[in-house]
Amino acid sequence: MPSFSVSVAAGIAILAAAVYKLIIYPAFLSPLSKIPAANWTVHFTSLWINYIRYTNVENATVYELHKKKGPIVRMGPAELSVNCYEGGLKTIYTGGFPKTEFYINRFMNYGDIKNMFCFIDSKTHSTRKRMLSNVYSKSVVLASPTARATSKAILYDRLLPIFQISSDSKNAIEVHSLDYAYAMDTFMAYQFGLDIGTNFIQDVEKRKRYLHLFFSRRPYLFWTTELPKFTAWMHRLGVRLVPQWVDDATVALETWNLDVCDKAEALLSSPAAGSTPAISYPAIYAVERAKFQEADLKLPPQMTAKDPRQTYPRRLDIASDMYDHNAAAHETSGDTLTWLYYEMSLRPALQKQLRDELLTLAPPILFPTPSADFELPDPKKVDALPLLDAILQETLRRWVSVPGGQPRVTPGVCSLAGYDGIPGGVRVQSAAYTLHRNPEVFPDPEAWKPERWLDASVDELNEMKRWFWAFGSGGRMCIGNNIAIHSMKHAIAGIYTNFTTTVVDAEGIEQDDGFTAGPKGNKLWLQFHHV
Ligand code: HEM
Repeated sequence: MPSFSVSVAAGIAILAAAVYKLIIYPAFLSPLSKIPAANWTVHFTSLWINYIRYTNVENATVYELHKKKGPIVRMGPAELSVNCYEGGLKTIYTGGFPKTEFYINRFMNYGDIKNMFCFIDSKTHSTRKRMLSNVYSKSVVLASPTARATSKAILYDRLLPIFQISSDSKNAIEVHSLDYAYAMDTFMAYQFGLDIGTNFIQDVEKRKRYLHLFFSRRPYLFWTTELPKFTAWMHRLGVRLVPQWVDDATVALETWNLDVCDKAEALLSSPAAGSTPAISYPAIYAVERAKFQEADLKLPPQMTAKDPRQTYPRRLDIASDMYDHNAAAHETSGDTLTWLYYEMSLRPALQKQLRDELLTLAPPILFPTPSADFELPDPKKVDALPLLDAILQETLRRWVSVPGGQPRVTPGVCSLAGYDGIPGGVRVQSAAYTLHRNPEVFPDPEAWKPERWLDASVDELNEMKRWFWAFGSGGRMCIGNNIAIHSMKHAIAGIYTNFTTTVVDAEGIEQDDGFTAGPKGNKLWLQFHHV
């Protein structure tokens, strides 16, 4: 039996070690302790940052902190927020720091099927990204017969007639939900072809059901994304932090996406696949399917999936990517379009200026079509219009639809924003919301000013491009930016060639908080007037 004094000594030693590890080292000796802290608690605990995330005020809070404390702020015992280019974006994102579990927790589909967005291992990620980078590249998108044919059909048969009705009837339209529908329809038409893709513009009931299933889960994502182990323990103890209906909604969305993929698979497996017209061709699905077939030929048979759900090769791997992509497409582009129409609707003179530019297209995107054999103008010409480009660019800056932190982890000891010796395993992240509000790069940052992109000197423009982060940067930069820009520019061009818009109700137009975030009010009512 140890004597009383030995037990006391052991107790004191354990207590001293705990005090050193949990208080003295993190607060005074760790290299992270030299970095300005959000508040005194963050040296010891993640409670504060989790509370900020849970209450959905992270972007606004991080922005205020950087204004007060400079380009790097400690947000937790092993977490930093970084807001600079040199020693920040360049080191972390162009330098290829790996993604964190955040992405797996939030973006993995079908239970355990990862996709390009959430792979952490860089080799697996780059192999997958290489499969699709060509079909999403600017040159391929702008030359794609499928993108061109489907854009025309969606603009002329679905979207523009709705605005014509608003103009004729003098009834305002709620455009926000319609913007999600347009973004989804154009993206899925490229992904799966017009016939298999959605028609959410016209099928309002299906659209509402999809958007309800998709967005109603949002308030619960904090638990599964940031505290997945705690959430699972609580579930085992009988406390559901995430209600059953949230899981059911996820399954319903995944099942819907799988059904769409199965249709594309049936089309491409049929003997008539080769004669599918461009407008019906599942351009993205077909590429990933072909790349997997090519890669799988090189694998021994036991390496190919044995999951009973894989009723044809790579069914779930492809579906996980396809689901991730169409989800990414409708939300981000839909939100962007809503804010763009809002800003334009406040500026009749700018609408006129844009219309004059759009009328220089040969042919202009006139509605109704002037002739039966009308074709859309060359997409390269649409893409190159300077004012249209500046208007979209400024919307993506001021109203960035992925405003939240993009977490990465330090791969080893490194320096960030002038601080050395930052150890490996620290969560580091930058956020476009704050980067886009740097007044030295974007003077008067809260103002929506497309002209800043047109009037800037070469040096100013280069600096603005370095800080512009709507699509992220580096190896994990958005793969869908070109198809998104193609889709959005065609909608804007179609509308402002033919209509003027005025705001009827913009209550709640201000941006919500979150990793992705749309207008708080989830609506925008506009009146369209045919010119
Ligand atoms: C306005 C439209 C869009 C915006 C603003 C946007 C924004 C972003 C951002 C900021 C990232 C980096 C996220 C991070 O690392 O945390 C990203 C990545 C990604 N985006 Fe987009 N996106 C848009 C449209 C699309 C579309 C249409 C697709 C469809 C393919 C897409 C697919 C992806 C994928 C797969 C990644 C992950 C890339 C990788 O990990 O290598 N996005 N996007």
